[in-house]
Amino acid sequence: MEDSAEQRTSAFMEWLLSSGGLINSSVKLADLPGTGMGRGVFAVDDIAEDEVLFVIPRSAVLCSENSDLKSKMLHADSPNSKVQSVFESPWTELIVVMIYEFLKGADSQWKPYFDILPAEFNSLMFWSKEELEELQASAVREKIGKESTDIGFRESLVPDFPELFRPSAHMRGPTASLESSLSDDEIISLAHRMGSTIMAYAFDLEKVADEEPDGDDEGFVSDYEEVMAKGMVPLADMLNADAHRNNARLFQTESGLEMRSVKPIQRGEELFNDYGPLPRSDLLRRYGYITENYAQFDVVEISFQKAVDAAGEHLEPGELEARIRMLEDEGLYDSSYDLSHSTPSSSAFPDELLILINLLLLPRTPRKLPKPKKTYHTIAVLQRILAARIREYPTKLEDDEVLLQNGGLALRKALAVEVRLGEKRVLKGAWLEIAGDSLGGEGAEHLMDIDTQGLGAKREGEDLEMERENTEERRDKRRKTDGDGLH
Ligand SMILES: C[S@@+](CC[C@H](N)C(=O)[O-])C[C@H]1O[C@@H](n2cnc3c(N)ncnc32)[C@H](O)[C@@H]1O
Repeated sequence: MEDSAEQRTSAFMEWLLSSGGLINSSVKLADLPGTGMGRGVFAVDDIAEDEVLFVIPRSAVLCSENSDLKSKMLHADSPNSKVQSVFESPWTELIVVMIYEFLKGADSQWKPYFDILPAEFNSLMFWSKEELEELQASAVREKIGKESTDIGFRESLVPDFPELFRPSAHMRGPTASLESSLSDDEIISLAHRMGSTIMAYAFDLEKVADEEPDGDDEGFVSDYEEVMAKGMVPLADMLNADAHRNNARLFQTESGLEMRSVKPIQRGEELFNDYGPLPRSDLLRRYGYITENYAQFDVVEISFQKAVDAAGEHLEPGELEARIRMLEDEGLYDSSYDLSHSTPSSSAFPDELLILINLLLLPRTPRKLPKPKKTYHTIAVLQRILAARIREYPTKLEDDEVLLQNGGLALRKALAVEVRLGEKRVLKGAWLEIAGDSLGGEGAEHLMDIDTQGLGAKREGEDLEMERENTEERRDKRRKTDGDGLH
C-alpha cells in the first residue's frame, strides 16, 4: 500500500536531517489537505526577524553537480559534444538529471524527496485546448511552450541518449517498481512533469567561485559569481507564496542554503517565500494557482506589430527597419510591451511603448529617439491600440464579473475568467487614463460610453477604422485649439 501524505512528509524530514539539514525547532512542514496547496511550512513558535529557519547543505541539493549522470554520459557511447550540449542549458540539464534520478527509484539519494514532489499540476501546460481558450486574448497563451519541449525531447534527446531513459541500462539494485523500458510518450510526459516541477520549485543556484575572489573597484569583495545553474532545494521549495505576504527568504552561503525570516513571524503563521511580482497569467502558467493579492501585478501585452499597425502605416519600406535599429541600439526594442494598472502615481503605459509610438509617428527617421511623452497624437494611437486589443476579448468585463459572482464554475474555468477579467481591468484603467489625459473631466464621461461599448464587447461588423475616424475627429477638433506636436 502507498504511504500516506503524512508518512511521506515524515520520511522526507528524516531524510533531510540525515543528509545534514539543520532545522529550527520553531518550524514544521505540514500537509494541507483539501486546500489544493499541497504542503506548506508553518511557525510552531514565535520567530524573530532574521532568524535561521533551516539550512540545507549543498550536497543535498538535487542538481547536476551532485548527480553522477554527467560522468556516466561522458563514458557512454554518445559523442562528448552531444553530452556537453545537454548540459549547456540549465533547464535541459536539470530536466534530464531529474528524469535520471527519478528512474533510479530507491537507488537515488533523493527518493524521499521525489516522494513528496507532485506528480500532477494545474499549470497551463496541462490545460486542454478548450480550457486554454477561456483565457481569451491573454498573451500568456503564446508562452506555454509545450510543443517546443516535445520537439526538443522527441527529436534529439530521446534518440541521442537511449540509455538515459531506459532504466535497465544504468540500474543496479531493486528497481522492480519501474518498467525497464519507457515508450517515447512516457518519456515526454516525464519530461513535462520534471520541467513543470522545475518551473514551480527550482532555484537559480549561485555557485561558490572556484578561485579566490578579487576585490572590486570600491574594495568590496564579491564572494560568489552568478551562474545560471538550477537546482531543487529540499524544504526551501515547500514554502508557498502570496505576493507581499512573504516573511522568509533563501540566502546562499558557502556552507549551504539558509532560509531566514525577514520579519517577525507569530506562532501558527505560514512561512511565505517571494515568487516575485508576477501577473496572475504568469503565476497560473508557472505555478498553477492565483490569489487576489497578485491582481495588482496583472498586465496586458501590446505587441510591437500592434503599435506599428496603429502608428507606422505611413512608413516607407526600410524606414521601419531603421527605426527598429535605433530602438535596438538603446535596448528599447521588444516584441511586446506590458500595460499595467493605472494608478494616481504610475501610468499604465511604459515609457518604452510611448517612445516607440512617438518614433513611429515621426515623418522622418530622427537622429535621436523622441521623449516618452503622451502628446495628442500619441494618445490617438494609444486609443486605437486599446480599442483593437479590447476587441480581441470576446466577452465584456461585466459579463466576466457576473460569471464569477454566480459561481459554480469548474476550477480551471474560474481561474481563466479571473485572469482575463484582470486584464480587462488593466485595459479599462489604461483607457480611462488617456481619456483623462486628452479630454479632462468632461471627456471621461464620454469615455464611459466608449468603455461600455468597447471593453470586451463583441462588435462584429465594426472595425478599427470606425474607431480611428472618431479619434481623428476628436484630434482635429483639439488640434485647432492647442496646436500640439511631437517633441
Ligand atoms: C514551491 S511549491 C510550494 C510547495 C507546495 N505547496 C507543495 O506542497 O509541494 C509551489 C506550488 O505550491 C502551490 N502554492 C504556492 N503558494 C500557493 C498559494 N498561495 N495558494 C495556493 N497554492 C499555492 C502551487 O501549487 C505552486 O505550484
